[in-house]
Amino acid sequence: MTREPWADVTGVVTAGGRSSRFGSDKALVTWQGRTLLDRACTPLDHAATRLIIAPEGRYQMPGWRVTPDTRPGEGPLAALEAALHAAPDGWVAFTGVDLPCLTRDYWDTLLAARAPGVLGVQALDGLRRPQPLAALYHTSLRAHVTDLLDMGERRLRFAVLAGQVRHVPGLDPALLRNVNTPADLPGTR
Ligand SMILES: Nc1nc2c(ncn2[C@@H]2O[C@H](COP(=O)(O)OP(=O)(O)OP(=O)(O)O)[C@@H](O)[C@H]2O)c(=O)[nH]1
Repeated sequence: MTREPWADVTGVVTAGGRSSRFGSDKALVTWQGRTLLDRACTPLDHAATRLIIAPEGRYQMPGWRVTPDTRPGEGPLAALEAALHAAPDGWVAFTGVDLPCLTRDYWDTLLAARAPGVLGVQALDGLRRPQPLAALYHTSLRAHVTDLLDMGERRLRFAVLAGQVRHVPGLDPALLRNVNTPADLPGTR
């Protein structure tokens, strides 16, 4: 089946972390034949703009532009700020290299949940907790996210106000496998 590209969507994979719990650069670990970076990027390949937030020169991915952090080492909320500023006006589909099981259908489901007045769309995991690291954010959140960071906030879950976020239940929790340590990737050497 041929599916339309996402015209107003920027795909973003943030990959600038320290991988201290994993012990080596997670993005470059191969799992089931593909690196985690490739596994995070591929489901977003149909986005009109594609950005990896990481130090310049650290990674190369055809069709993707590496954009540096505006606040290096400050975590995923700061990476989202860099992404919102680098993206054209519209929606940012934001994820990290440590979510290697997302699919194009996952992103299509979130994109279908956009609605007027909604600035963020997040899936609910198996315990019905919102997953902010595999979520949609509208670029009109730029000033809000910058204000949060300037006030010292670093938690990604506060990137969008409660009244402006839509939660999507019913997605397969296996899609949201989160890799922090080698034990989270059975079969990896
Ligand atoms: N661009 C950017 N990405 C980050 C930063 N910190 C974490 N990330 C990314 O955000 C996602 C979640 O990261 P974490 O697991 O919380 O942190 P980590 O640094 O990768 O790993 P630990 O050192 O084990 O905490 C991963 O995709 C990281 O690459 C940062 O400062 N800048």
